Amino acid sequence: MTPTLYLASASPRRRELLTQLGYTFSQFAVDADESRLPGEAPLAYVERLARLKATSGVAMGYQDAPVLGSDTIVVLEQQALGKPTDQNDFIAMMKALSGQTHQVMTAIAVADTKRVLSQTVITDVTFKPLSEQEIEQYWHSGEPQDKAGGYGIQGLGGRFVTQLSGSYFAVVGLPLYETDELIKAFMAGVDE
Ligand SMILES: Cc1cn([C@H]2C[C@H](O)[C@@H](COP(=O)(O)OP(=O)(O)OP(=O)(O)O)O2)c(=O)[nH]c1=O
Repeated sequence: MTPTLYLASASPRRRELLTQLGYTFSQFAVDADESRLPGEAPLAYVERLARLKATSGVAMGYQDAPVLGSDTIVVLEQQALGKPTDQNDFIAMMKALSGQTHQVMTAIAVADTKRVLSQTVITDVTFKPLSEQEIEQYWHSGEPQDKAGGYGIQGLGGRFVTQLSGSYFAVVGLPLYETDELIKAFMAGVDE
């Protein structure tokens, strides 16, 4: 059966979230170059990556249905934090996030051979002050390694969050409401 949509992502979290929306879709991974351009602002960066993942999927030959790509970054005082490269990088990230409010930016993009539509959702997340012991223990849980900003709000990292303003689902990887609206707009042929 031909899917109505492709998900250009290796993320099991994005698969679960897209499943929640009720679409019939197939998932595949894209190998996009995720490096940031010199001087590129976080908002421009995250949106470019989502568009790149979607259009790379189309270029790989997934052309019988629209392709959805997405990217999530954590931004603290205009600095984008990606996935921690090692334990020291992670400790520095957690110390910076401790007791502060940061932004989680998740961009979504839908593409086919002719068009690309995209949107970015920004959510404010506040962390409680973290002790060195909590940071160390969290690293050894294995949860931070593959996550932007080094934490997962849907897992043990949820204990650190004192406030959230925006979309919880966007922080996990895919904003449900906005993704559904974007896909529907794309399929209806509406330009944003
Ligand atoms: C902040 C935060 C991030 N994340 C995740 C969402 C994303 O999957 C990941 C950010 O990395 P991304 O590069 O956006 O995505 P990915 O590498 O997991 O998957 P793909 O590029 O193939 O689509 O961090 C959480 O799961 N919980 C959180 O609270």
